[in-house]
Amino acid sequence: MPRTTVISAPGKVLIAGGYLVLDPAYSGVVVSTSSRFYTALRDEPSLKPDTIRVRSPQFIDATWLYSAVLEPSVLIEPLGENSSKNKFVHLALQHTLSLAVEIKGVDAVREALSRALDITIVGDNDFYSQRSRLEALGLPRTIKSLSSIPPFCPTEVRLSEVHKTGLGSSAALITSLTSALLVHLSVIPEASLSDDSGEGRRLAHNLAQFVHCVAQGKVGSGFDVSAAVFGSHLYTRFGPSVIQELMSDDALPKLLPVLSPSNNAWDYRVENFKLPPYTRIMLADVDAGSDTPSLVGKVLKWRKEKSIEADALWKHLDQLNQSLAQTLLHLSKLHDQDPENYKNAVKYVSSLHSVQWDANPLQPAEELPIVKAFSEAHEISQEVRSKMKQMGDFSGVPIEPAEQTRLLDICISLPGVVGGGVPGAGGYDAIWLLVCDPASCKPDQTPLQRVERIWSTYKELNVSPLSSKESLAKGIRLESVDEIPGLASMLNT
Ligand SMILES: Nc1ncnc2c1ncn2[C@@H]1O[C@H](COP(=O)(O)OP(=O)(O)O)[C@@H](O)[C@H]1O
Ligand SMILES: C[C@@](O)(CCOP(=O)(O)OP(=O)(O)O)CC(=O)O
Repeated sequence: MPRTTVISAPGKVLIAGGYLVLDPAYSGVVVSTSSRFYTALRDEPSLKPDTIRVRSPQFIDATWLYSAVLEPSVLIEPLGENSSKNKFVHLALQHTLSLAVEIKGVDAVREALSRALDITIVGDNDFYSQRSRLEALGLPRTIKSLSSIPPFCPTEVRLSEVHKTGLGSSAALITSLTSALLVHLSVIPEASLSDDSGEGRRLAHNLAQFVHCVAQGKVGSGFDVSAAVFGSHLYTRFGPSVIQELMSDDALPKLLPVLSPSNNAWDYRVENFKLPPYTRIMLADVDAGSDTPSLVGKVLKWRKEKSIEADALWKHLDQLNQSLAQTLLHLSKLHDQDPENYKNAVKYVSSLHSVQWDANPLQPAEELPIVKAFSEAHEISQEVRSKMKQMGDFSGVPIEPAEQTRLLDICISLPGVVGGGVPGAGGYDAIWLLVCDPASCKPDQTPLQRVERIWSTYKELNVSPLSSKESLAKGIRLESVDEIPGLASMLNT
């Protein structure tokens, strides 16, 4: 049996810090999702040597063959028989193999390619909207219904036609593909991935950021790639100048001096963050859609024109975003200090509306700080929403449009819902909620089920849940084929 290397990378939700995170003075709170992209790589002796075959079996017309020439310089070229193009995949191969030759030498990479490479890419169903499939199956729009859809379900469309849900498919795809190549070609040892912030992971990060920027033709904040590599965290962006010399179309200089983890010009910061125990993020895809780049363009134009107003708003929002992150982290601490009382407090909070949480004169003293922290998290997240809405009103951009406000207000007023908002750039396409997820609860009375009841019957917008939770695994992960349900069969389709 040929060796198969599988690396997965999670999707993302920016719960606070949209727009601010584009500026290195501010940071964003990014949660990584249990939904992942998987890249499986194995030798394929039946193909011509120096050939790379990449397949995305969830899509129509999604097999791409490439020839690899390593000297005098690395050149990966799509073969004439390909019936579609994939710029993201092509650039990932080109730059990862170039970096591999710089680090391992041309002979080692030639040897690896002599048996040809077969690469399969699949993404969890959450990355693509399952609304029409649920409709076709006659199933209600609930998380339980989603679990009846087979893993890595074929989308029955071409990649260019698929309805994405906003979890950052291109960032997770690029990260899993480039990291799988680095591991398969022994550029980074498998074991280096067990270190959350070691050199191997940092090299994988720098490469994935660079490839993603070239593929997108622009340097964004990079929070999506960073979440794919490092998992949930507080992200402060890298200065774009670090990769500027690699972004031009001219002959590329060497990659390693720029992408090396010891290059101090990579000034991004990754600080610890995770959601509190016994809470769960809930995500929904809203069937309307917004174009992130056009929202970003308008907001940044307004910020430039009205810099005094904007600076005040950015500073205020940043304080709120940081307080939200710290309050949620504080809840984790309270849990670790006193797990029993924490569990009881979550149970209590789960049954009541947020306005009632800290109004109970009979609350046991040990639970008070926990309930108080939940109340604070609720209040701060509501203030974040209101400031983001203001940003939209000032800049003439629908960051939290009225339709989303109505939906969020209803969800957030349900018992046991801590808070929520529009993720990332906002707009019409998605919402996130943080709900309590108590250890035990009467059937039908969990905050999750309450929210699902609203979503599945909501009329003004068509709201379809995602099944994602937070991934506590720190970003890219080495997988074994047999442990991922459905993966083995995708490798052989
Ligand atoms: N399953 C997949 N297989 C191969 N390429 C993919 C897959 N999913 C996404 N891509 C690549 O990512 C591109 C989408 O990028 P983009 O529109 O920026 O997505 P996103 O908003 O999800 O980041 C596609 O054109 C394709 O090149
Ligand atoms: C505005 C932003 O700060 C956040 C955008 O976050 P989204 O999660 O909305 O992004 P897309 O996946 O590209 O739609 C832009 C950025 O940081 O790049």
